[in-house]
Amino acid sequence: MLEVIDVQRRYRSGRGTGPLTLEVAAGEVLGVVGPNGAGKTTLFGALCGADDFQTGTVRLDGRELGRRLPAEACGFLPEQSRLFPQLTARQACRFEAAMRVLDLDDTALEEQLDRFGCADFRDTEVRHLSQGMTRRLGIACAFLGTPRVVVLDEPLNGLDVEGVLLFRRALADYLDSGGIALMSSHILSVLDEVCERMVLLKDGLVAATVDVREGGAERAYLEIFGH
Ligand SMILES: Nc1ncnc2c1ncn2[C@@H]1O[C@H](COP(=O)(O)OP(=O)(O)OP(=O)(O)O)[C@@H](O)[C@H]1O
Repeated sequence: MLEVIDVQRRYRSGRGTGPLTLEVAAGEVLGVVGPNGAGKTTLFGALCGADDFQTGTVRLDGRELGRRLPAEACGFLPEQSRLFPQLTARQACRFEAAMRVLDLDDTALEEQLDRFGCADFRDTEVRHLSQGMTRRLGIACAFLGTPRVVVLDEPLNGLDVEGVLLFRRALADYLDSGGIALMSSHILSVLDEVCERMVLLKDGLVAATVDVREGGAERAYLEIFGH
């Protein structure tokens, strides 16, 4: 289980996220939803080490980890790609493995590229990839080595139909193996399909935690935010 306890990351303006507390069970995707500026990206970035929480604790399977997930425990797909443009797809995968201290040989990296439909462009530099190809590669990197936690910020952005199907299959396999996922999406029907619970963020705080099975993500969202 992942427990994110009383974490906060506020900018000088007072905007940002927290204090907030979340729990995600093994085999679960927690949906994280909110209007633009609600604090999803700030939360995900600090949780995965791209930034820092100023307060709070992260606990994983009962272990206190301080204020962030260690790199080896967390696959992160940020909303904006952080893949280096001058690396090829294969090099980007290798770089991700090195960053997360994963002991994976070339065969494992090739298999990962294959699995996410990236094999045809394995030797192409990221700067020459389409948006959808870049997204597939980002997802392949996030799931590399089957980390204990994956954090997925708008994972479907830019994907084509095949990419969506590959993603959904990979997420289902990951959850079957006991993985823990946090996922944001502006497309609420996607959360209906993959989540049991969803948190609604408003001004960086948890406005509600909703059981998505009881009536759907869209109804819950409308109840909290109106329109
Ligand atoms: N680096 C930063 N410096 C100062 N303020 C920031 C910074 N990054 C984000 N913010 C502010 O913090 C708030 C939360 O932003 P954040 O990007 O986390 O929201 P979000 O929920 O991901 O939004 P979106 O759905 O538009 O991606 C916003 O008001 C934003 O303007």
